Amino acid sequence: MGREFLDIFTDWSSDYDEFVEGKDPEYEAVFEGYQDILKDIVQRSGTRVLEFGIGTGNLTQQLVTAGKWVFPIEPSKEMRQLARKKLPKEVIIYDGDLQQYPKPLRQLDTIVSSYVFHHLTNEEKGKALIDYAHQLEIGGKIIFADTMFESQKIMDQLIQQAKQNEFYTLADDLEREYYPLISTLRELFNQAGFEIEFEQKNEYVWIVEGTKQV
Ligand SMILES: C[S@@+](CC[C@H](N)C(=O)[O-])C[C@H]1O[C@@H](n2cnc3c(N)ncnc32)[C@H](O)[C@@H]1O
Repeated sequence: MGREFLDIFTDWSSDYDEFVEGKDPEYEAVFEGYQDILKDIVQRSGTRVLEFGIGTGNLTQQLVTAGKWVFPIEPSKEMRQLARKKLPKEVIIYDGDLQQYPKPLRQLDTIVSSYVFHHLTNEEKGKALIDYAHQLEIGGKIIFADTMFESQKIMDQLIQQAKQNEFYTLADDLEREYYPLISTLRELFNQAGFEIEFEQKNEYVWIVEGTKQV
């Protein structure tokens, strides 16, 4: 599991960058403040960063420009091809995913992703976080931006709102993929040995920052 939504991104890859700029009304609120969200991740990151699900490479590009060493991972060939055009040639983009990925070439201090972690079920998220804890030293960070919800009630209201607006693609997406509650993420990060903070970035997206404790 974990790669079951990949075909969506193969189809989406060629106009993905238009979506993040808010060209599709269905996803405008989800991508509101997208560039600032990426900038925030960069500012919170250390200097040796693994990034999961780089897509067309927008966050990777910002991390590299900020002078960080980046180990970028992306399972979609089409996305990797688009990201390739944005990144310096010495940056190798690896085929891999949140659960299976090549061994990083350096000791990491940060693991990041944007709009990716919801591809795992909650059970898979818990196992992945335990794996990530093994990749980091004490004080190392996980910084994920993604759609998540403060309560089931808020999630249900947003799905209802999407249907009322006839945003059926968004409503299907919210019902189909594994968008977590904040309380669930808190528990999973704590179980994996991370202390965490959340910051809301728009109606859908929050940044979760976990710091490895033990
Ligand atoms: C919504 S896009 C986000 C792309 C980029 N991170 C951004 O912020 O623009 C989701 C990305 O996750 C990738 N993806 C899908 N399933 C994945 C998995 N199991 N592990 C890692 N990446 C995955 C997709 O191919 C796609 O590039």
